[in-house]
Amino acid sequence: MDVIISFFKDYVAWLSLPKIWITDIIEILIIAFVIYHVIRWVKQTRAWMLLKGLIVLLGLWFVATILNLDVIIYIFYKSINVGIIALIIIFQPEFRKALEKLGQNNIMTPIFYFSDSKDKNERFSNESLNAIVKATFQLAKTKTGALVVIEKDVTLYDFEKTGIAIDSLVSSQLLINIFEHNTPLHDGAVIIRGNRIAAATCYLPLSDNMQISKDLGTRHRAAVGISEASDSLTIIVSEETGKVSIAMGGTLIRNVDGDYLKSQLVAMQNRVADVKKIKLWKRRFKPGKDNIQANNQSNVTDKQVNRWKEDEHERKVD
Ligand SMILES: Nc1ncnc2c1ncn2[C@@H]1O[C@H](COP(=O)(O)OP(=O)(O)OP(=O)(O)O)[C@@H](O)[C@H]1O
Repeated sequence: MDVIISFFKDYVAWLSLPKIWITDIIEILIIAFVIYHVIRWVKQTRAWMLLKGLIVLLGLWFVATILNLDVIIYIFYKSINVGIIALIIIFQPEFRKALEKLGQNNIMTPIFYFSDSKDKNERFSNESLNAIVKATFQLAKTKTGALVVIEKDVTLYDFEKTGIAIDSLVSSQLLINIFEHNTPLHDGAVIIRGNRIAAATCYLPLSDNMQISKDLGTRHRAAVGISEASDSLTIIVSEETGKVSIAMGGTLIRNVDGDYLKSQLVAMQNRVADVKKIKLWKRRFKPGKDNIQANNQSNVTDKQVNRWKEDEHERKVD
């Protein structure tokens, strides 16, 4: 009898759940969060293909182990170290992007908020904002291709270095002139920092996002590329169609109108006083389906980018 009781005691003890502390829950949440983001990252990059390849290799290794194929197993073990180093080298750009994104994340901002980040007041004046919008639509009217990157918190100095320094106040005339065909500065991108055009003819990184429409060329791909590498907002004027698009947070919104562009720039301007104005304007302005997301924002945040993504999905342009 004692044996049976002790068996059941042991059995029940084995079945009972261990005590769960608050730290365990926190740990589970952190691990779940990390796994979720790793899976998302893997799906958005070339790593997805690689993962499929790895699963096939793992299957082969499994079969080799069951069938005791010693030579194959030996080769597998010998290749693991080389394989890991090769993966790090091949996926260096993706790792870099992922770490940069982590650094840009809003969660980190209060922790690593150094004083070298820009003044949190107005990013650029209303004059600059109007000049940018005016130039964009003038260029669009004449189907003049243009690429304008507006810097936010992440410095674009590395990309600025690839171009020709301008360092001049933003004006619509200057922007139009820069992108004029057959002029020395028209190729590549303009970078705007605050109220100044920092540089022209800048080379931007091309996005390897496979979801970008095939009928878009390198200008649009470069815009998405810089928006993946930074928190900037990029305006693209298509030479082919004269349509205006914007890229931010890895998302491309095509065929935007002046009101939409203006509202995005106002949100990016970071003016405390303007937040109230936007709200008032929002009440008066009857937004079309395409503008709804933009006008609900008082600042460009991850939330906004997510809404853009929904917006893009709605448009089904790509
Ligand atoms: N990596 C880059 N960085 C900056 N500018 C670039 C880059 N790649 C291309 N461009 C600009 O885009 C121009 C080529 O545009 P392309 O026709 O390939 O693009 P697109 O997206 O089809 O745009 P469009 O609708 O204007 O034709 C180049 O002349 C150059 O000015």
